[in-house]
Amino acid sequence: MQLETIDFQASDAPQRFTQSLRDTGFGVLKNHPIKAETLQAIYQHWQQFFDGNDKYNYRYNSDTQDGFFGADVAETAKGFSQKDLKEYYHIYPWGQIPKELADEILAYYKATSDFAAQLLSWIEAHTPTEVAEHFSIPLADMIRDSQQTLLRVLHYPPLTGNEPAGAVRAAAHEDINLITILPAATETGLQVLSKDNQWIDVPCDFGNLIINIGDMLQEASNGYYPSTTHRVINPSGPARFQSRISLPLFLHPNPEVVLSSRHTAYSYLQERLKELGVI
Ligand SMILES: O=C(O)CCC(=O)C(=O)O
Ligand SMILES: [Fe+2]
Repeated sequence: MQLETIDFQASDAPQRFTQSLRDTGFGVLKNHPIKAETLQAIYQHWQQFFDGNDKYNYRYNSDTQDGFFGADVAETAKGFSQKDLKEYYHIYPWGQIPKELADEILAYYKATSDFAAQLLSWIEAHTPTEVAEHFSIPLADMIRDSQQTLLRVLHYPPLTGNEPAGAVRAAAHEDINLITILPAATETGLQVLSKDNQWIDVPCDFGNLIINIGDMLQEASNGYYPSTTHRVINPSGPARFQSRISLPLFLHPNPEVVLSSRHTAYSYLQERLKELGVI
């Protein structure tokens, strides 16, 4: 398996993108409307935020999950015992956001959520009727004005050499949500697990957008679209001394959206968060 990079402006982009998602759970886009300069500025501003101490004034609210999560409270992926080597900040438009960073990050949140709706329409248009007829509402409508969509700003600090044995930047996992939009990070390391159980590097040219299927779209499509396992490996060589910043936007449906005969988005999320020990 290989992941090809698809030109968003090409006339056959919608088909090729959807086919890539179907085959691999991932699609990589270049030449898309999210500007590289915007990402560069966001990465730079949040690197400064993580490097400073102000972050401790924004510790996350445990009931609403917005705000700063330090390395001491970082996630442990399902089935793993070590915490990931990362700290992160959860942005929701209604949540706490440092004032000086708010306008820029909220503009990104809005533009990328709108772009995601367009991609969901592409996906729906290229989904076989026998699969799409089970969508309870159009995919793009599932996320419309959703208050659940989460923008996570992630900082993977440089390695110190004192990391617990077996700890990695992000252990193998699947995303819970409908789709994820993940701009190429500041450093390499993202890998996806192929159908034949090989770890494949995701093309990470700066400016690329990586889109992946989450468990909720797998559920809504009755497995037609796979929620593919991915991870972020620890760097070796000089890259060990570099931070890595990444910015996944997890598109979450409105809670009442029916995903399948088994689940609404709400019941699905509760089940998964309980499994992870978050609630
Ligand atoms: O940092 C990355 O490139 C991926 C992060 C990720 O997979 C996640 O936070 O779910
Ligand atoms: Fe992920």
